[in-house]
Amino acid sequence: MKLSFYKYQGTGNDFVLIDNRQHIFSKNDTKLVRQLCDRKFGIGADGLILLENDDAHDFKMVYYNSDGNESTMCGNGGRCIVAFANFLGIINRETTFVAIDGTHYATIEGDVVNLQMQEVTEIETHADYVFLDTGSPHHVTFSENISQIDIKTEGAAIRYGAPYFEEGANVNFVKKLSDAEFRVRTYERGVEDETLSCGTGVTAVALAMHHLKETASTHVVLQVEGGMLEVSFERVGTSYKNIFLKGKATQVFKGEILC
Ligand SMILES: N[C@H](CCC[C@H](N)C(=O)O)C(=O)O
Repeated sequence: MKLSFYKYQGTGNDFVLIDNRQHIFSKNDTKLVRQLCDRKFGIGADGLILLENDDAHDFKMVYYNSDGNESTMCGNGGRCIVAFANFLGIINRETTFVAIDGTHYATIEGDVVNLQMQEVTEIETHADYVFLDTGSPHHVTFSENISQIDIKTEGAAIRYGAPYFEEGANVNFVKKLSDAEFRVRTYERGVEDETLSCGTGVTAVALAMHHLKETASTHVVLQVEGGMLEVSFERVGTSYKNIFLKGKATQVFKGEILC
């Protein structure tokens, strides 16, 4: 079978996107998703995203990690599917779509997508890390030697260790650059390696830094391996609302693959 796909990337987090409005893709085929994401035997990507019709929203997003399993929300993937929907002519400059963690409002201007993330009402503060869920689960910890860390080894140890074990969490290492700017490197669950950026991850870092009073700003810049992302938010009581993840999302190529 010939499968048409588009390749997108959002600050280096890269995805295979498929227009699945006609339900052409076999959604439970873990082996196929893994094969398509394989960087040697397939297209190569951190994840695969299906765009589908939805009765009550402009479209529906279904997200799979490169291990082939459907997973929780992908912030950079959310930015890429908004750019894809705009490219397909499904939306113009703004949209409301539905994903596994609920509905998301977003705007697009040129190649910059501003994506609203789910509200965050709980942040667990521990001695040397913070845990919160921004649509996906995130462990956030400081690292002074962030350039030298062996992310794959150190990230995997945390991701598979207590209290996460098999279900796991994404692991973000942070270094403060200035009052409202931080550098982030992320080990992603389901990719089981470092990715060049993680959208729900930088969102978690921005909120964690504000929660820990490392910044007083409600607009934070995150420098990631694949570029720069911005996160803005409002603190309402002990919750975070009106959270937006902003950055570039671009189409790299269109292709067909035999599978
Ligand atoms: N690997 C994540 C999902 C993708 C998150 C990341 N790509 C993003 O941009 O938020 C997980 O299984 O929790």
